[in-house]
Amino acid sequence: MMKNLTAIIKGKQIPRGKVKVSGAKNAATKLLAAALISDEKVKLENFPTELVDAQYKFQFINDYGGFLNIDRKLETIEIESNNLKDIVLDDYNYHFRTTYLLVAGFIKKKGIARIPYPGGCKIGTRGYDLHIMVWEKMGATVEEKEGYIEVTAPNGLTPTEIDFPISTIGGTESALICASIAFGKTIIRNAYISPEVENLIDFLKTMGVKIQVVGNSYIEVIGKEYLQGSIFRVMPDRIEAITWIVYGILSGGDITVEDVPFDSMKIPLIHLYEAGIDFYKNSKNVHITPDCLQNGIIQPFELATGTHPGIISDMQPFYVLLGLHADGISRIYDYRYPERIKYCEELSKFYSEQIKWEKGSISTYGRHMVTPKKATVISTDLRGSMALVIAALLSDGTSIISNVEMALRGYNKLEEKLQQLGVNILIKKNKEVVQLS
Ligand SMILES: CC(=O)N[C@H]1[C@@H](OP(=O)(O)OP(=O)(O)OC[C@H]2O[C@@H](n3ccc(=O)[nH]c3=O)[C@H](O)[C@@H]2O)O[C@H](CO)[C@@H](O)[C@@H]1O
Ligand SMILES: C=C(OP(=O)(O)O)C(=O)O
Repeated sequence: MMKNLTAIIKGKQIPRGKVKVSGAKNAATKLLAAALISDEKVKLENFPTELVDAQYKFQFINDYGGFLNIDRKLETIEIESNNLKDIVLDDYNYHFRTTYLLVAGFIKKKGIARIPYPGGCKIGTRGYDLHIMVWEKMGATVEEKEGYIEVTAPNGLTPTEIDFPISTIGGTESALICASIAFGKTIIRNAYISPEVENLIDFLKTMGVKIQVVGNSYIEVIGKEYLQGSIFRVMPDRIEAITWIVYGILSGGDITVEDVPFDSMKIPLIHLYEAGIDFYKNSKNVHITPDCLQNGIIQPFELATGTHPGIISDMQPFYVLLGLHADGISRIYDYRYPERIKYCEELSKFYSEQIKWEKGSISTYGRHMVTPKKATVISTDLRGSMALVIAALLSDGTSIISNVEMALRGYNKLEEKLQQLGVNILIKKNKEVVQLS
């Protein structure tokens, strides 16, 4: 598995050409877990096969006897999971967040699930108590063992009513998938229905589950005993789309970003527009050139992250980058994950005095036409790591970013896509970098 990777990045390479947004990490990895509840073969299209998170999940499913046919070129995967095994693995070192979504498939096929503790980015406290609540409310017994969580329900899950005390994407997804295998009606209140959750709902429906969404936070699910196979397309990644758009603007390049899910990113785009960025678009693509800056500069701005349809916390670092290149002071508040600021210290190595941060808030002292200084930095989390990659690409020399596998958790075929834009980066094992220097 990809670990201890370092990127060596030469700055001031101007991107030109086309880049296609991949299937969304935060949809694909959930659909993959949900596919395990099907009684037949499932095919997922537009699947970001190279994502580190996807690969950990492939590995886990393989280790448990599931069958996967992965076509990296066509970006499709086929999953057959009727042979899942009831075994305890030697270790549960699979580093992804949504381990809890694997439970329903194992309960349905084996009556028992053993899953790794949820991993994911260290961006503050990330509880999993509400997942336990869902399993227990549906009649399962949960034991937190050394190294893994064991969920037992020999007779399957029973329908129930779930009231979430907070807006939780993961919790909502967990409840949806579990409810799909419980025969009868489950009600989910205060559900968080993000575009990726909608993608999951649409997928579950193709397998024969009846799901009704009323308003924007109430869901009724009628689970079914036999779930048919499905061919389903993963939605494009709105966070990746914002990332390319911001990179396009800051680099002064000429790029077309393809397969942009405009409908799921209206508010984030309005904020770009208000910062003075007016791009050319059609229904699927956006074209970015230096002419997109209405007054030749990025206007400073103030914004806060929140739940969809607002700017989600995962996009926060890219607005911070934008602020660093704006003409004046911008403020970005992250109320969703106030501790998602660790990367700022690393980013400040490129921008020295231009950035200040404290829990939940980041101020940027933007300078029009600033060229960041080359730097040697360490990734702290997925989106922060990608922000460092962009800063390095804009910088005045060669930068080194360690633990760049964090960025590769969320950016499918990153090196390849940059190459298509005429931008070369080198990704090596840490050891090899020492030998190079
Ligand atoms: C794989 C995926 O889709 N990850 C996204 C998801 O994470 P994730 O699904 O983990 O986020 P949730 O929406 O579930 O969590 C939101 C908040 O609820 C808390 N909570 C959640 C579950 C629980 O059992 N107990 C609990 O206390 C979390 O600690 C967090 O503070 O939404 C985050 C917030 O938009 C994004 O940054 C992540 O990219
Ligand atoms: C925080 C993120 O993901 P995860 O929940 O998988 O850690 C992210 O996608 O930015």
